[in-house]
Amino acid sequence: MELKQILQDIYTELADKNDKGQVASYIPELANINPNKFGIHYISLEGNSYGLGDHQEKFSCQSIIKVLSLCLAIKNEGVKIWKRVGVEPSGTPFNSLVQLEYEHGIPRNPFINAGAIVICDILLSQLENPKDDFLAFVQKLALNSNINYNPKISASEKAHGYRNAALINMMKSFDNIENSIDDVLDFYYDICSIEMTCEELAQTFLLFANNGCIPNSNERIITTSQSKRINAIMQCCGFYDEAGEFSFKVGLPGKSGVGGGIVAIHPGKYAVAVWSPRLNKKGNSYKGILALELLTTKSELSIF
Ligand SMILES: NC(=O)CC[C@H](N)C(=O)O
Repeated sequence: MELKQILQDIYTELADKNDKGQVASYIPELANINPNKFGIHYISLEGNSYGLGDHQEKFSCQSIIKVLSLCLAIKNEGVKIWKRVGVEPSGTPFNSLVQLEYEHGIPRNPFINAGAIVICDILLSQLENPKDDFLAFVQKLALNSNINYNPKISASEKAHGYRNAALINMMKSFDNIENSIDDVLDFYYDICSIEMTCEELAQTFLLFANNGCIPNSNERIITTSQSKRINAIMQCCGFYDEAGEFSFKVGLPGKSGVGGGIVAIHPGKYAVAVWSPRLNKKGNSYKGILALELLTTKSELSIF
């Protein structure tokens, strides 16, 4: 069946589906979103691009952006970063504190909050103007200058970020944070607040399907090996304590965010992004996972 038709079928099938999820409300500004939004966008390396529903409406990327901050840190500093953060699945919620003390302030992976905060610390030390430089990097990958921070969302998260403050203080006590705690957290909240549409996300993530090169401009951003490793981390750690389930159901490397977005990649073939704000208990989009499970099942295009 044609991809376009498959997307249409998924859209129709999920429209009537009772959504059991809840919109994230621990960041108050995120709770203002219409919970019934739903969009999906697929782009292949051959240039086929199809989307449906609210696929051209911007939403809060949240943890999805952690793939791009990791990408920039790896590009600038290579393997050195692995002294400060691991690559193992955590099996714990994204904001868990428990493991961090046992493991002496070295986060399990760069996609749980603690790990992403360490990556922000690394970027603060690397970049001259972290906020401008990071946004410019994202815009370059997206081939689109109409991508921005949302200051309302970052301020809202900052005002309620007790757990992230606890995580970074714990890591500082283990000497795994170099910069000031406030500077690192501000940068972390800023990058999480970046907004993109499903179409923009799929376009941006195509580089991970293309061995580290932006497909349209053919500009190499990271090496093939670095791209492989980022995909491996998405596969094992992209969904916190639901990473195994996502692999089992969808069979693609991917990354979720509490804004309700998920992006997934088929190396050598395509990138797809989906958005539905109601989250399951693990903090991942309920309908988003269903949509991707249907996509790889109906198209038989998964990596397994
Ligand atoms: N899973 C997520 O998307 C979490 C990101 C969010 N900014 C937080 O720190 O809690």
